[in-house]
Amino acid sequence: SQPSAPSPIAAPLRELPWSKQLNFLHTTDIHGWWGGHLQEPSFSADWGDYISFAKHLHDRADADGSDLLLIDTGDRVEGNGIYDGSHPKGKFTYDIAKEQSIDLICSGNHELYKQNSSEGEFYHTVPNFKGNYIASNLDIYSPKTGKLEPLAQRYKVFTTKNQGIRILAFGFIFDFTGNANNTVVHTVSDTVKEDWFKEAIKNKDIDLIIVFGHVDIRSHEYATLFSTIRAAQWDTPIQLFGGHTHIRDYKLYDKQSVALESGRYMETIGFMSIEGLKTGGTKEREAAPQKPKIIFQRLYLDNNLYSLHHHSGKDDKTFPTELGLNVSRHIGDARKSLGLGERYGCAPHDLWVNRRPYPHEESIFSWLEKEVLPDQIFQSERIQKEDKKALVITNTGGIRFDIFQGPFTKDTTFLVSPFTSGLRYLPDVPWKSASRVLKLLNNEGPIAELLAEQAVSLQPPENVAAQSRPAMLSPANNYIPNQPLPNQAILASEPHDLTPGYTTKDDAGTSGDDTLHSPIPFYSVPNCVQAPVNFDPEDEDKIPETVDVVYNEFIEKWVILALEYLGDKYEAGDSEAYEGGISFTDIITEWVKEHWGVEGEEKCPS
Ligand SMILES: O=c1ccn([C@@H]2O[C@H](COP(=O)(O)O)[C@@H](O)[C@H]2O)c(=O)[nH]1
Repeated sequence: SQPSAPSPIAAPLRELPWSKQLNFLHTTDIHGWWGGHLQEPSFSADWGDYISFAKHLHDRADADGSDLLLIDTGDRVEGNGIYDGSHPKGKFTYDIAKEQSIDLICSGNHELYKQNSSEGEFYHTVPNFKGNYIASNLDIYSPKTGKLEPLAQRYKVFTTKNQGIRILAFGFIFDFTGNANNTVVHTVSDTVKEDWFKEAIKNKDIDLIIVFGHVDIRSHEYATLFSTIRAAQWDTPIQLFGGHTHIRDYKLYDKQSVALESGRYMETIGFMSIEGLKTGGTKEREAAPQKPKIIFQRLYLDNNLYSLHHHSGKDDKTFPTELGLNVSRHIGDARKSLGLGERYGCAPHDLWVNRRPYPHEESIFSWLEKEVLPDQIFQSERIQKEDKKALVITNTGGIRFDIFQGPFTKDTTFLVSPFTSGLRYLPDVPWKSASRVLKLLNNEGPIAELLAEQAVSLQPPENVAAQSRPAMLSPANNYIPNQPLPNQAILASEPHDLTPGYTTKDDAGTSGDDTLHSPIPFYSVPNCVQAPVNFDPEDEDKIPETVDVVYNEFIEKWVILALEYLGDKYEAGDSEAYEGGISFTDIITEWVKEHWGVEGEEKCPS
């Protein structure tokens, strides 16, 4: 782990359900957290530790004749200073990632938002994982030839090393529409009609089909893939791996098929095992018939050294491998060269994305709306020189992580707000329509329908996941101001001293987390929040006739559509960069330096 990472806290653990046949380690939505979490003991192991861990499990597999495969389902970029803080972006990422031997890897949507990140896949990740990178429904205009071509091979047939399990694997991305125009995502429903796919799924000389992808395991895309494959192969086991929702989840498709999703941000290493598969056999091992009952088991590992030592049967001395240590060192050097540890200020208390309701004094969105945006936007030229009034709107999905009480570093700004989209504004919009934009963006109606139709979300992905999984939400999702929060009350009365953490409920029950924790609250947040600046909307006598509608560029299309529904027609060309197109990352940085800077320094533990 990184030198400044906190030591893990010992906790009761469930055992790894190791199979004598086939085992998997699964990561997803890493978003550049190669260094692990430097303020959370539960997730403080880094990519170097994961490399050591995988080596020990590979040794175990080789020793008992079983197999281990590593899977990553995309969104490796955007969300951490190691990626977003480097010039060019990704300067360190590709070399760090490639040190792990990943058997099946694919792209997420974050690799595709911008041309430079998809070309990063083309030039680095695809060749680094040659033969293992699968792009079943993704094409790129080759930066070399300008021609449209598959980003990588469409599928793969291979045989495992020790058991001789014959596998057919597909690697998908959901029906994403927000990609830059140098890539083409084919919808899953179109892809399953393509000849190559129909031909591939006819293969009967296989023992297992793996569908892995940057796809919610409860999505219509996976439902389509599952039913199409099942129609062609009525009894071949299918193992699905998903991503994108940032949560831990496990779905039972049928007796022969399950799907695993392994969280986000290097918090979770998903473990999956299968026993009872038919095998083709190897030179050393005879082919095996399929058992009447296939056993699938899953475990979500908290990514810290206490867990990783336990599950690999190693200790402080025997756990780190030379390669693992080198990679940890390389990550540390990259962090240092980017100055990610530079302290901008000291957060006086925690601010949460989903662990507090909105509005709430500990909600990160209330903080933005009540403090950061009014303070910073008030300093703009439009207000200082022309006394303009502004409504500043931002999508909650642009805020990616919590702020913990304590040091607020350069790294923190990228964890909280990694996206580069700058502020834009429509000048002097009539109040009557401007004041109703937020409601349209947040409520049921035409905008919500269009967002759904285009598979676009403005919220944090965890929040989207909770909409189809009500069990994720805290019992009283409707917060009553000044009342104790329900989950805090539960925590206080717990008879044991479990630390707060993931307590996952999935299709196999509540036994999935490796570490026993007490629950953490989860509250839903709206699509967007809004801050009025330089006027008080409660003061009816002083309501302005017009306001500047200011927003981050990512939501421009939706703000303009909302205004159109409200009777005011604008085009993207009518908007201008606000304060030179300053980004939220810069706005937050400046606010933190001004308000949590020198003053809070002495209260901040180092
Ligand atoms: O430039 C951007 C790109 C994305 N977002 C928000 O991110 C989430 C999607 O995140 P995933 O990790 O892909 O699930 C979504 O809410 C977008 O609104 C953004 O705000 N700005």
